[in-house]
Amino acid sequence: MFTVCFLFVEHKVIIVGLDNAGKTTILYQFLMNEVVHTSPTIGSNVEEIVVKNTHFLMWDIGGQESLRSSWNTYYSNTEFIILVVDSIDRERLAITKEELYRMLAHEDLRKAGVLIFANKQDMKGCMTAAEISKYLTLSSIKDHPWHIQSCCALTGEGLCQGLEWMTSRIGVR
Ligand SMILES: Nc1nc2c(ncn2[C@@H]2O[C@H](COP(=O)(O)OP(=O)(O)OP(=O)(O)O)[C@@H](O)[C@H]2O)c(=O)[nH]1
Ligand SMILES: [Mg+2]
Repeated sequence: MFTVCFLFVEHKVIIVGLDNAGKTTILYQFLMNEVVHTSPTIGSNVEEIVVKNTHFLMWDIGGQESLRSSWNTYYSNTEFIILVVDSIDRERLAITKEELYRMLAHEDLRKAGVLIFANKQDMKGCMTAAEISKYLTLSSIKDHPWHIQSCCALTGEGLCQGLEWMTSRIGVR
């Protein structure tokens, strides 16, 4: 008799964005295909998500203002940043933009790909992914691969497409 060891690489992902954007809701949709009841995250949640034999270790980090200064303690070895945007929250998109460019300038995230989820697409009057992309000037980002995906964490719509983009980027450098 012998034991077979299955070795796999785990890809580190951080899920960031302002408070109330839907980060924790997205993490548990990935894990369980369900909407869980959430309360504001203090600190982080971490779960392993497996997509077609690709293992992601996903860190969902609290987005309240007082917590944002500690996001950088999660950055080392990150392969993907998932930035979750509340598409109805027009007033705070400028803050998201600041946080995005601060992350992109960080040494520890120099090799990270960025997936932007334009979440809460079920809300009437929300911004489209195209509007968010324009406001965040995503087309100016040349030093990181990026992709924007509209989604609704409550129904799960769009989430798989986002994960597919991430898996398609693995091994591409
Ligand atoms: N209408 C709608 N509500 C959503 C959607 N996604 C999340 N929510 C709601 O938004 C609220 C905040 O969701 P969370 O997942 O807790 O937000 P978070 O980004 O983790 O917030 P912090 O932990 O404070 O950083 C909850 O009431 C969710 O049910 C969505 O796609 N549509
Ligand atoms: Mg949360």
